[in-house]
Amino acid sequence: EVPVLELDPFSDEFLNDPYEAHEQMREAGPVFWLERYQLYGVARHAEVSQVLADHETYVSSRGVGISDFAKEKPWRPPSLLLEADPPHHTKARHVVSHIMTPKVLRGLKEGFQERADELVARVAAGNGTVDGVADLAEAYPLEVFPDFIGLPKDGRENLLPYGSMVFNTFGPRNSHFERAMERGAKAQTWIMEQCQPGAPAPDGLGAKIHAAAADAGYNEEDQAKLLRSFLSAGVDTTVHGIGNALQCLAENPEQFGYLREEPSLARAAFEETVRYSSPVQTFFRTTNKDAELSGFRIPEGSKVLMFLAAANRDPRQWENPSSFDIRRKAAGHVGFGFGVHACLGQMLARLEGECFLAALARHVEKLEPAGEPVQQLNNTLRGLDSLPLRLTAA
Ligand code: HEM
Ligand SMILES: O=C(O)c1ccc(C2CC2)cc1
Repeated sequence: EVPVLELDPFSDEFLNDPYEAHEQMREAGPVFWLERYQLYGVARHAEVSQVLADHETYVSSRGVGISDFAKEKPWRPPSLLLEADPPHHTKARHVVSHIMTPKVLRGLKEGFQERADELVARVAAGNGTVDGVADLAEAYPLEVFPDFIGLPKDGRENLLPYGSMVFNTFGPRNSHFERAMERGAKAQTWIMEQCQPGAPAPDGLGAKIHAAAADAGYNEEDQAKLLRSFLSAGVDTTVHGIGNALQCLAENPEQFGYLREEPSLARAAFEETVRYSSPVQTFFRTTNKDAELSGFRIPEGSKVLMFLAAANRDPRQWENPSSFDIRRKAAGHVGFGFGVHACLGQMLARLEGECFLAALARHVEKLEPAGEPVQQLNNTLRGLDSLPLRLTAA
C-alpha cells in the first residue's frame, strides 16, 4: 500500500526549511500519498528520474502545477514548451533550441564576464555591508538578460514579480499564490506587450525567436507565447541561483577559499549550487494512463509531485549530499530537470553563474555573513529576499 503522509509541502514551515521533510519523504518509500492535497509524491533520485524520463505516462500537457488542465482552466494560456507534450512540444523545442546554440552563448561570454567584473568590483569597493540579493544577485541577471533578449531599458523591474507569479501559481491557492497574482497583474501587462512580434529590439534573441517561429508556421499569438517562456523562466531562476551561491559561499568559507585559489572552479561552484539549493524545488506531472512506479499503482488522472530538491540530496545517489562541495562532480542532479523538457536555458544560466562567480573570486578577498538571510517563500522557487553580506575587496 502507498505510505500516507500528512505533511504540507506548501506550508510556510516547509518552504522555509524543507530538509527534514525531504528526508521523511525519501524514507517513507519510493512513492507516497500526500493526504492534504490528494496527490502522489516522489522524493528519491531514482523515482524522480523515472517520472521525468517517462513523458508519455507522466505528461506535461495537463499542467506541471497542481492544477489539472483537463479539469480546470489554466490562469494563462498554456506554454507551448513547458505545458506541452510531443509532438507539439517537439516542434516548439526545435524552433527555439536552434537559437540558443553553444555558438550564440560563446558570443555572449566576453560581454557577460565584463559586466560581472564591473558590477562585483564596484559593489566590493564599498568595503561595507551590502545586500547580496538586491545589489548583486538581482542586479546582474537584470542587467545582462533583458539586453540579450532585446527588451527596453525601462519596465524591466516587471520581470521579477511576473516570474514570481508564474512560479507561485504552480502551487495551491495559498497566500503565496494569491499575493503573487495581485502583484503580478500589472507586470503581466508589460510582459505581454514585450512578447508581441515587433516589440523586441531587432538584433536581440526575442526578435530571433519570433522570426524562427514565424518561419516554422506559428501565428503571432504563438510567436508571443514562445518568447513569454523565456521571460517567465529566465530571471527569477538565475537570480536565486546566484543568490543561493552567495549564501553557500559565505556560510562555507573554506569553499570560497578554493574558489579564490582557482577562479576556474566558478562553473563547478554554480553547478553544485543548483544541486545543493535547487532554485526550482518541485514540479508536477499528470498520469494520462494507469501507471506503476517501483511496484506502486498510480491511476490515470493522478497528479505526481516531483521533489527535485529532495532527489538532489538523496544519499542513495550522492556522497555527503548535504555538504556544499564545489569540487564534487555534481553531474546527474535534476536541478535543471532532464529528458524532453530539460531546461532550455541551462547553458545561459551556467554562463551567468560562471561569469558572476569568477568575478567574485577575483574582486572579493573575504565574503562574510553580516546578518540573518531572509528566505523568500514561493510555492516552487527556493531563494532569498535579502542576504546581508560583508565584502572585503581583493
Ligand atoms: C538556475 C537557473 C534555472 C533553473 C534551476 C531552471 C530549471 C528548470 C527546470 C527544472 C526545468 C524543467 C521543467 C519540467 O521538467 O517541467 C526547466 C525548463 C525550462 N527552462 Fe529552465 N531553469 C533555469 C534557467 C532558465 C533560463 C535562464 C531560461 C531561459 C533563458 C530557462 C528556460 C526554460 C524553458 C523554456 C524550459 C521549458 C523547457 C521544455 O519544457 O521543453 N530556464 N528549467
Ligand atoms: O514556458 C514557460 O512559460 C516556462 C515557465 C517556467 C519554467 C520554469 C522551469 C523554469 C519553464 C518554462
